[in-house]
Amino acid sequence: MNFYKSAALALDHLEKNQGSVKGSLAAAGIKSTPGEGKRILALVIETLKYKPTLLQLLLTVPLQSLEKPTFPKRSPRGSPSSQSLILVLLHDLLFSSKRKIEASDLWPPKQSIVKHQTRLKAELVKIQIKSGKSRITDLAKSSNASSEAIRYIRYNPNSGRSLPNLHNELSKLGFMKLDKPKYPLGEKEYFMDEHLGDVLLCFNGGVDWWNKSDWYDGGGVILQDKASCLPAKVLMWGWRGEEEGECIDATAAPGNKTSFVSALMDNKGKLHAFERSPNRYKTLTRMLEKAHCKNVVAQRADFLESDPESREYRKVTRILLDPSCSGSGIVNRLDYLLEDDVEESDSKTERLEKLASFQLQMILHAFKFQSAKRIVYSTCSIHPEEDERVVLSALQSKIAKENGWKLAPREQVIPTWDRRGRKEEMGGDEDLAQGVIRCLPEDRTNGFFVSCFIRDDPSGISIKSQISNVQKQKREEGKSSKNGKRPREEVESNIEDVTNERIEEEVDEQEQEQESQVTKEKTLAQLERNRRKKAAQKAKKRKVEE
Ligand SMILES: C[S@@+](CC[C@H](N)C(=O)[O-])C[C@H]1O[C@@H](n2cnc3c(N)ncnc32)[C@H](O)[C@@H]1O
Repeated sequence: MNFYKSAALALDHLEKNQGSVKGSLAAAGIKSTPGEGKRILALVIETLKYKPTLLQLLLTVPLQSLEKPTFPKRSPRGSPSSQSLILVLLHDLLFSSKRKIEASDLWPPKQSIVKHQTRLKAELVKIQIKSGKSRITDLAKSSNASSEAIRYIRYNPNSGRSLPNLHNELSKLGFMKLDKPKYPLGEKEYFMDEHLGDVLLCFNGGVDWWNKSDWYDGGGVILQDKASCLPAKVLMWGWRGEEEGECIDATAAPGNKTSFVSALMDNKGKLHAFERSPNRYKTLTRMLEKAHCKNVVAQRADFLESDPESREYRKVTRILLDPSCSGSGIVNRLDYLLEDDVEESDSKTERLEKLASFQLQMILHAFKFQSAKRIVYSTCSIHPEEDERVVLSALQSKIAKENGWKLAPREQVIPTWDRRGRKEEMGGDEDLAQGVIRCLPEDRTNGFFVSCFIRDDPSGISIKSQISNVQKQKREEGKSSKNGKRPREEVESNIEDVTNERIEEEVDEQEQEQESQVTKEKTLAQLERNRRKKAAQKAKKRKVEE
């Protein structure tokens, strides 16, 4: 197939299904040699970068209606849409290094476009001047920078400043608060986000008022993408306050989600934050200080090495897991997507497999925390290998079944968010797919994935594993009683829930049974010894008599 048609088909597929560019090529059934494959991928990525400008250009030079016979409204089956074909051809004519369409001059689509090239180039210059760009290549941008892009700012109540004061400050700066969303937003307009309306402010992508404001320097506002705010919101759904327990952020740096969870906890109680990397740990502590987080206990440590049965985490009821991922959802990293996609497919698959296996390991570790009843798993990846498939594997694990973990229903996971998981990646289960969230650039966010595991009551833990927990606790207690550090009374006062008490009783019974068994065995041994002694005495007496 013609190189441009293949790229246009991949664009169509991307538009419809999202996912990776390479995946779209494969899904669109495009067969190519390795070299040609790379060329097609590069063209698709480059076209995506210039797409907002190209669409703007097509408003003034409507090629599709000017050249109807070549670019019909409905394309024949198996052919790309006219719009995608026009976009890839325009890209090469206007932005490629050779500034030309590399196809035969007799090919009708090329002829239909080249015939308008003078007008196209003149209109492009106008767009360039209007947008104040010095070079034509500066028109390439991430979708984040498009005129419809939104800059999200999260209000941070931990700072001690109030939201009404922030609105006042913005009003002084000439901003007008709108009652409902508007796209594109004017430079002096903003509105409160429809899903995170109590904290998230939405501005035009081009503004930067915070640069000159102590609201930013003083930690009163935090720059955070909307998608990245969702995991904390889902985690803290229905939080009843300190009485409910403590939380963990297992993979905390740089700390945006940590500081949001901290704020949702009213900066009270305890939030344990783990970060494995020494450098990122430093960033985390700086960030937490700036965000005035007083309830976070940060540690430079590997979450996988934490002991889920330790007393330190006994009160942890909610855990946030936002582990390292491929980052394929970060929209202002289209180049990254290109690099990622031109990797040899084997190494990419291998990399995703490794990431997915690490991600699964993190979830399974979190499942072991005794009092945990809500675990949020999120990634900034759009690959199902790191998203739905990891969630499904976690649900099918032995530990999930033993410990009663299931997926939270849609009602608990921002139900008003429309884009849900992919059913085909969730074993065809619609309810499971509805339980998770996907975010895409069309939603004016980064690509993102959020899921939430729950269990009604940790007493759902299998009796066997609870018995082993209590036995372990008793062994610890025995050890520390000897060194006088943790008397039995202290341990007992910490056994809070009824189930634990029941299990403890069960363990006591077992131990008593074992003890009485020992006593019984002791008695039998004594009887046996006595019997043998008497028999020996009798034998000796008989010998003497003989
Ligand atoms: C995607 S980032 C987390 C971003 C963070 N949640 C935020 O919103 O600011 C993943 C972080 O987890 C850390 N990490 C990865 N594996 C870890 C582990 N086993 N224990 C603790 N931290 C880990 C990485 O060093 C990285 O800083």
